[in-house]
Amino acid sequence: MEPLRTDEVGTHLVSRSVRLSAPPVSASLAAMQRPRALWTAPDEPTVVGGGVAVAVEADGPERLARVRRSAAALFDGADVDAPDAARPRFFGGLAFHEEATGRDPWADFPAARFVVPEAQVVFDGGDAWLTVTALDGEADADTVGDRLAELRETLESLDDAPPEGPPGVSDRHRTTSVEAWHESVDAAVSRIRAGDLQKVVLAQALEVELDRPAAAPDLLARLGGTYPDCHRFLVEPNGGASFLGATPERLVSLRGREVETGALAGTTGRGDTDDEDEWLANELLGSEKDNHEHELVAETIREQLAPLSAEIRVGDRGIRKLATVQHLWTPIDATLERDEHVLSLVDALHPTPAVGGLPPAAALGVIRDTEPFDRGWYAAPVGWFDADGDGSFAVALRSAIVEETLATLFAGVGLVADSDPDAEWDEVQLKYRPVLDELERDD
Ligand SMILES: C=C(O[C@@H]1C=C(C(=O)O)C=C[C@H]1O)C(=O)O
Repeated sequence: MEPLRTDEVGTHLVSRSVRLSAPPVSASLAAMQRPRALWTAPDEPTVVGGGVAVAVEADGPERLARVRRSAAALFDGADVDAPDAARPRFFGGLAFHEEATGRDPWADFPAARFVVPEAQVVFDGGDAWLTVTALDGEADADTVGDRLAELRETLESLDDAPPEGPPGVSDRHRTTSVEAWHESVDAAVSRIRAGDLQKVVLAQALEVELDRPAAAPDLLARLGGTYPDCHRFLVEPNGGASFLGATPERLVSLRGREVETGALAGTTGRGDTDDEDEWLANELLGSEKDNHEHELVAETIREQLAPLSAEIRVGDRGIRKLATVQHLWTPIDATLERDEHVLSLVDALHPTPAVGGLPPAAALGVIRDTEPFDRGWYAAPVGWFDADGDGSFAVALRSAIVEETLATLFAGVGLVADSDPDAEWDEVQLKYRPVLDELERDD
């Protein structure tokens, strides 16, 4: 189906839901038609999607406002018969930059794309709900009901199978050599010292040739085992690519007027022993450089939320421990002054200085001029929103785009005046680990 590109959406959604005896999540995802979607976040229902009831795409500086208008027109007058948990949602995300370049491996990823899946399965506690959605020009409540019954039978007969092991890596290629990295970091640090900007996040990409095609549901299931507290996501455009990851960074969630976000910046490794781990955590908590890098993120998020908020609550700075790294983390919550759509908050916050820099325009200029590859949807918002404008978005880090036997991994680091190229290089390698560990075989 051609995505809708105009604001003149003349059709509406027809949606029906049924309760399921909960099928296994990974098998449900594997059973879905492409394009598939997965969203798993701490304290939120897991959602699996498959197929397209409707897709909305947009590019340029107004891309989020345009997506929002098209979605509102589709939800307006929608024929939805679903309990709250099963309500239809748009899933998708954005490119890091406002315009899509069309360069590989991102050729099929527009600057913004959101899809209401034809089939959506929500896992909420012990319950599961299947929702089937179509456009009213293409289906009516009866045909949607027939499809619901058919899919229910398929899902309820799925067996739970352990995920397949890593596909194995036969070759790898870096977009950035050690020498080029040194040059780029030195140049960025000189500009920061000269006062042109305060912080910039530079990234690298790693192309990995696999021994066999990697199945996204298996990769995500294994990532869930190692990174249970992270947001796991899968988005697929038209074509054969899958963009997935297990990210520790929530961009923003909105429920009613309650906002949850946070600052995550400043990184160190994990220790081999408890003592070494604690020592590393204390070094990070006491590091002037990392605290400065972190403070720029926390303060910018607070400033971006201030005009929209009746109250902002900034929690205590602490350590967020993941299997491979630990980060400085500050929880930030807010209560909005008036009703807002989550896409407006995404627009206000992206890119935070955790993935862009400060001031944002200068940092984006350095990123565009320096990085020899296209970030695509890496480090950009991925998530979902509903008819009320509630929703939840993560920053697509610790991620890769996978197609057949090629996976491209992305990782970046925040640079400030006293950043050291070698230490930052090592940090990039650590940030590849979550996805790379699921691709490499131990033998
Ligand atoms: C840019 C990435 O991570 C971001 C940068 C961090 C840092 O520089 O310390 C820490 C967490 C993230 O905000 C990445 O994982 O690719």
